Amino acid sequence: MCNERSKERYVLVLGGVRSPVADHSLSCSKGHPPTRPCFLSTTTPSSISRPYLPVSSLCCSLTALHVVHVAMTTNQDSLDTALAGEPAQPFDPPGSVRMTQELHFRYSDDRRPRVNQYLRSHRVGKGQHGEVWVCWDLSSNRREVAIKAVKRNNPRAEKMNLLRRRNLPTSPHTPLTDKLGSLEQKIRKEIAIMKKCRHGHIVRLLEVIDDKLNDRIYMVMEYLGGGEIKWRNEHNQPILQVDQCQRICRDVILGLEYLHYQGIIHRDIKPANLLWTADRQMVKITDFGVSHFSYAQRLAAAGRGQVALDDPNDPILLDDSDLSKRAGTPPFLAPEVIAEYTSTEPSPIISASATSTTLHSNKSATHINSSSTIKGLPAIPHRQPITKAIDVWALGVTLYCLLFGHIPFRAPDSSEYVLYHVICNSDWEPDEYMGSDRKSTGGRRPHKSHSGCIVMSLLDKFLQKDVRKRITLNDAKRYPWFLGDIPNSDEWLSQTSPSKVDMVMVTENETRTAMTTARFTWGWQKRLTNRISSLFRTVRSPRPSRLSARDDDNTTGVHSHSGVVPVGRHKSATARLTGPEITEKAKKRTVRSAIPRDDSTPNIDRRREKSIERWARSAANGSSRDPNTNSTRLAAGRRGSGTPVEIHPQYVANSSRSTGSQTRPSSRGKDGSSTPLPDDARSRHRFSLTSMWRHSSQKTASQASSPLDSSSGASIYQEDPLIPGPSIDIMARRSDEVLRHHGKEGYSRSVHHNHGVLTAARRASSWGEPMNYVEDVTSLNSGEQDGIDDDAMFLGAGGVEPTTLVSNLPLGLNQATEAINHTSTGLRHPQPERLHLGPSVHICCDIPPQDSALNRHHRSATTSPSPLHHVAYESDLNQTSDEEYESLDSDSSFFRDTRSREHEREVFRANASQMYKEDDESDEETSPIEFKRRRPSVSVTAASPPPPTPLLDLENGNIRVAPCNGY
Ligand SMILES: Nc1ncnc2c1ncn2[C@@H]1O[C@H](COP(=O)(O)OP(=O)(O)OP(=O)(O)O)[C@@H](O)[C@H]1O
Repeated sequence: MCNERSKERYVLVLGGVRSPVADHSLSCSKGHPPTRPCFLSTTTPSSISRPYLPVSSLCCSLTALHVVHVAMTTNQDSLDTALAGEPAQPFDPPGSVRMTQELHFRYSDDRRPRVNQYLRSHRVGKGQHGEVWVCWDLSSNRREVAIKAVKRNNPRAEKMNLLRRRNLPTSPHTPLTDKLGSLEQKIRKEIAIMKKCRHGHIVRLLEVIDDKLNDRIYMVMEYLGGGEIKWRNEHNQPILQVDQCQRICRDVILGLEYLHYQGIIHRDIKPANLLWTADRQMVKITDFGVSHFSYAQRLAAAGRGQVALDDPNDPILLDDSDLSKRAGTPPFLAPEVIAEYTSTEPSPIISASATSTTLHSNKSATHINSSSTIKGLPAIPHRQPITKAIDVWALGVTLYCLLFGHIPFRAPDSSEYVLYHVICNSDWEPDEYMGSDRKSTGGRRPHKSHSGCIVMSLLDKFLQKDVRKRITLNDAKRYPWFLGDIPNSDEWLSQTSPSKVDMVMVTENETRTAMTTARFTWGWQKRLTNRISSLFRTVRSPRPSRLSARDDDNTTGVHSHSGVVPVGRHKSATARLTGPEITEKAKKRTVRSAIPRDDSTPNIDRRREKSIERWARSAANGSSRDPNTNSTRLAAGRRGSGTPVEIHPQYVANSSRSTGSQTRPSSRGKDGSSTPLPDDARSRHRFSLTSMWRHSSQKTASQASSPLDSSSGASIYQEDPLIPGPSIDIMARRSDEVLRHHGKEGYSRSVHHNHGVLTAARRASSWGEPMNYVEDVTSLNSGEQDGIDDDAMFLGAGGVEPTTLVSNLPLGLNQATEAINHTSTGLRHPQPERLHLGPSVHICCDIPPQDSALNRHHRSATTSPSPLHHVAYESDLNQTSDEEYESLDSDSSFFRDTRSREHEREVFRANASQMYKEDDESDEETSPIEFKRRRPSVSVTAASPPPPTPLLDLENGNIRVAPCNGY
């Protein structure tokens, strides 16, 4: 056939089967021999609406029905012959991704829509968030490109996401993109990740057209004419031959290996995200919508010094927390992603191949220990790390699909809950035959001599539930099945090594322009980057046992668990500060960090979001100090697990900032002198706190947990190589989703605030703001140097209901109050009565008379259900009203004796006010609205002192809670 206009000639290849347009049946009526392949990507007549060329443009008088019919009946072998002399040209245009910020939309002469130089042809796909169109690039000889048009904000998609959070998706093949933030966030990430990729098995991103005046973002990609891999027919029978499956799998391994080398975990590997090139010689990976970039992993993969210049200052890529969120397509999710479904008991289990709705009890499961699975599967750890191995698992599921035409783990009635149980607890079973050529599998564990053994054993290695036993891509690539048809396998292995592929260097400028920043300025991006960088530095701290002599560069590097990795990013950050381009602002910041802060300074008040939970936690620490280990044991830290969590004295000292010392560095001495912490000490401590934040209607006060209660997902833990402690996976989660639902003025404003995420989330929870759905809230860690509020670190962003902390405080309020006077930690809390109070609960307690600081600040408070509600305080008789106002506006100021350091305060004010002036000017623009609304909500009254009757029974540890009757 030939194109009437261009006179090009084509071969039609249809469906998942290579099918030549046989000369006698489908050759051009004008006698043109077939020369160039042309593909229709599906086998159904309806798919004819997305042909490679409009059927009407072909000179042959074929109807769509003819094409499909002929294709289905054509012998595929003849196509191989027809295509034999046409080696695929690798698509690798030079240059990096072009970022275009202007969009011109017009119509061509033939009324085709045109976006800039791209003339629209036909639609090839429709995803969850956008459509993909084939377009001709008029500036490049009408080269075909695929343009994905995604709506910046898609209210419908957002709504669906919200719904999906409540009700699990009905289709098992719908990717779980919940909890991944807004749509724009998702696109940003996808673009930033695709910009990094330049590999033969990864779909190439060519240009991003992102005009902020337009509600759509256009991603111009290389066009994969073969479409997505079709792997089964309507009878769930495989339509690919075993050899084809092998080649596809090998291609994906190479692509994935490259991705992992770049620090990218795809997280949604499945046949639909694998696209054929037009000649169907190659498969490429696409759809990075839920992918994850891990800078630490990239460093680990690349090795020291390799990426020192590559400083992906892209905040969107530096957020490691979303790895702990579930993303992907349910049947392809690895067990470690859905670990909570792992059966701990030999309970009724569903077979992996169950097709009926009947659950059957697996009797053989009785001999298996508590953390194991059925059918003799070996015991697997209950909590496994989520790593790049999830892609290997998904590849195993994909290979199974290609071979057998159905998914390996199935649930009756498409129940996602059951499906997850099956994935976690059941073994897979092969069919008797695999591939469309029906080769015998030999069963689940065939004899070595059986031809199916090599495939089954590979599947077995891919689908290992234990991450440690799962095959790595490096080993998989060397598997005999893949090397079998490669003439010079050694050379092939060396040529395809990802280390041979140049690292794509992404300059700061490039990442800055990853997308048009319509809502915030670069200054905020940079700050956010600094914040997240500091989290990184702390979370991914080095293990001294593996440190080499060269690794003592202030230990501020990013390290992964796989070994020592270089510190390129932080080195370069340091270099920026000392280099010629150092700015005045940076200088000021540097100086500022050395200046002790004063809580009473209004600006500092803003930055410090101290709260009662933190104090309570610190107090609890102080009361259980362990002199032997020189660390403070938070006995209730992992309640339920029975494993105490240790907190290093550094953080106890750190916490004392709120009560006694004024210094920011945690090592401040009693005399008030600031002693910088040794750098290695700083980096050794890794904290993460995860709290479940539930709506009060979903959890009563008595059921709800404090941040100390691990049974509800709250945990605090530390990994310190020097202090023996539990090794717990860090589950850092973001609270920005929560803010999205609380920040009435817009998510993007608060999320980019310095402490917006942590602060506002905590505030929101403290206010008892109604929640629409269950959400996770987490603080990340301390970041003393970069200004991360270490109070927030302790508090976990307040991820608890205000009504819960007192009742769940493991040590009880009385013990906590005792801890006030614990001189060894220096913790003092003048207002134990302010421990989280519910909107309708008023707790009063006796103030120890010996503490003058406490007596000066008699007050009680109720937390309101909203920031606009009234918050009442009793007066501090010695304060001026202005001071009261500023002080009361910050919860934190009440942790200290404000009167005893008037002189110091004056000095600090002079320095610090000037220091923060500049910041505040910019803060104005993006401060969370909560601050502005909250001020008028605070009223200072000269109310009568609290009831003289002590309601706190210090001896018995009981707290008497009385209904609030006045405040
Ligand atoms: N570069 C390309 N060349 C050819 N076809 C493509 C290309 N990119 C995408 N498609 C087609 O468009 C479909 C949708 O694309 P894509 O999966 O990227 O969209 P999406 O919105 O991310 O979808 P989802 O998130 O639901 O998976 C794909 O299934 C594929 O068939």
